[in-house]
Amino acid sequence: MSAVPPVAASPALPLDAEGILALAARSMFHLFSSISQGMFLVDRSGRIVWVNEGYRRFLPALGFSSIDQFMGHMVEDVIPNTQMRRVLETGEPILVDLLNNKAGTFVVSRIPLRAESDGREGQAGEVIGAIGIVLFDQPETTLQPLISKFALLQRDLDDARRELASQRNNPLYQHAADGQRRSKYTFASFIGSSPAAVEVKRHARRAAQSASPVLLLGETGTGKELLAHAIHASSARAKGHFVSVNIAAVPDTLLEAEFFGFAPGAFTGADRRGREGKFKLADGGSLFLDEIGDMPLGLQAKLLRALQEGEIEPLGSNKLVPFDARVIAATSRDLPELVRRGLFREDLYYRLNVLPLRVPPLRERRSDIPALVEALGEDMALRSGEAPSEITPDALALLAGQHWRGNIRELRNVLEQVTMRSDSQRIDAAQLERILREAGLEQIELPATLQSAHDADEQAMLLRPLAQQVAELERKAIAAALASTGGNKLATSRLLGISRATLYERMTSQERPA
Ligand SMILES: Nc1ncnc2c1ncn2[C@@H]1O[C@H](COP(=O)(O)OP(=O)(O)OP(=O)(O)O)[C@@H](O)[C@H]1O
Repeated sequence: MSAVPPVAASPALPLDAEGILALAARSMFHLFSSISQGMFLVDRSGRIVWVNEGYRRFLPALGFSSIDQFMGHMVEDVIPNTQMRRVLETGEPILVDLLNNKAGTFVVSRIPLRAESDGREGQAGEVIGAIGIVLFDQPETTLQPLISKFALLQRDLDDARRELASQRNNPLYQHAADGQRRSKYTFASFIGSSPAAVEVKRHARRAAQSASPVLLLGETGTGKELLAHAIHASSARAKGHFVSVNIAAVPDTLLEAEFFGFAPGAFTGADRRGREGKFKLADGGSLFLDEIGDMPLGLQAKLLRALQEGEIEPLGSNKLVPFDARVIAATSRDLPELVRRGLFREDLYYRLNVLPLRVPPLRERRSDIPALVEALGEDMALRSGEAPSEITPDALALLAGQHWRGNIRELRNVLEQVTMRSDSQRIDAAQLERILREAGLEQIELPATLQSAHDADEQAMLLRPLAQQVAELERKAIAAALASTGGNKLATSRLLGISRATLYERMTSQERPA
């Protein structure tokens, strides 16, 4: 069959229902044939018996130079990964599916064809063939918003499942609300052994031991929230709640109630019983204020007062309530600049800036990329239930050369996309390059090897304030000397050519958080 019989150019519509039905079926067939990207038919044995014009343009990508090489062949011999055979065998349609093969990724539909009445084709209802429809080619562009949304929802669902599972294994599960407020990460979750990663973890561990506010500064997706969890988890408050507020995500008008809570009937529409705010919920634990740079000025004054006094006033209560929470704030914005522009209170800035920690962007620690790729890949595999993909060394080098404006979150997104769109377990540079190009990622340089990524990290470490670098070198030298003398202070001071008093003095100053 080379073409489907054309719809009869009937001068008048048939009056009988069966005729209308037949006409509708033919019109639908023609409609699909013209609006879809391509269509073909197979007979009951799975042999291709018809293709429309649209489908012909996929033939070169499938490896055929002429229609004869395609037509008349068994469908699985000419369309890799097709599921048409399943449709023929089960008689069940597959209305929407993703098909991946060497020609690309397609959204497809497969519909069985059944004999209408006993006749030459077969018994009534018997499957006599199937239609394959390519609804969209390049779904990555046409369906991108849908795919991104799906990926986001899937991730949220996975997070919720994981949290639930960990609560079930947790003796604290009987307090469901408590379970949600435990920290999810420890320092071990912060992957990275580059000098910059080691340095930020060291500072963060120190900060965890202190009771002062911590300020995490860094670009989006660098792991500020992860570090906040880790700081809480290794602090003396680890048994308390970890409560977080994303200031940018809460409308300004609701922030005060969110922070400080409200008294019963405090305002129209308020819960009759009143509600505790996040400060109170974090009592005895840590309060993570994410995106602190987005806090409205009016509330900044109230936050400052709360931090200074250790008391909050729930809305409409006229009562001061003491609280005891350690504040960990984070922002990707330039706080000193916001202070200069009068958008952030200077006094609040100094109050929060007691233990500032700069979380390095991924491009300053590119040598961490292989370890991150492995950890993220394992996590993704755990969630999807599939084996983790293998990333070839040239693909890794390509990843190490990107700008990564969205840092680890962006890296994860790229890995998810490439895994989702690859048929094989092995991801190479060519596959990756396509995704990176589509994502509009800017390439800074292409390290020939991962060794050059290490060199670049070391170079980035040299471009920090000198005092910081000298202090670090001193700390390393003292640690090495102490290790080699088995902790003997006198021998250590001799080895380093300093007095014992100086050694003690340096060791104490290094104990203080940076
Ligand atoms: N060093 C790391 N090791 C492993 N995963 C990381 C690391 N840093 C960040 N991630 C992961 O990257 C994602 C983004 O991290 P996180 O939310 O902590 O970043 P952020 O700096 O708080 O971002 P934002 O400023 O946009 O809120 C999370 O899924 C986190 O688990």
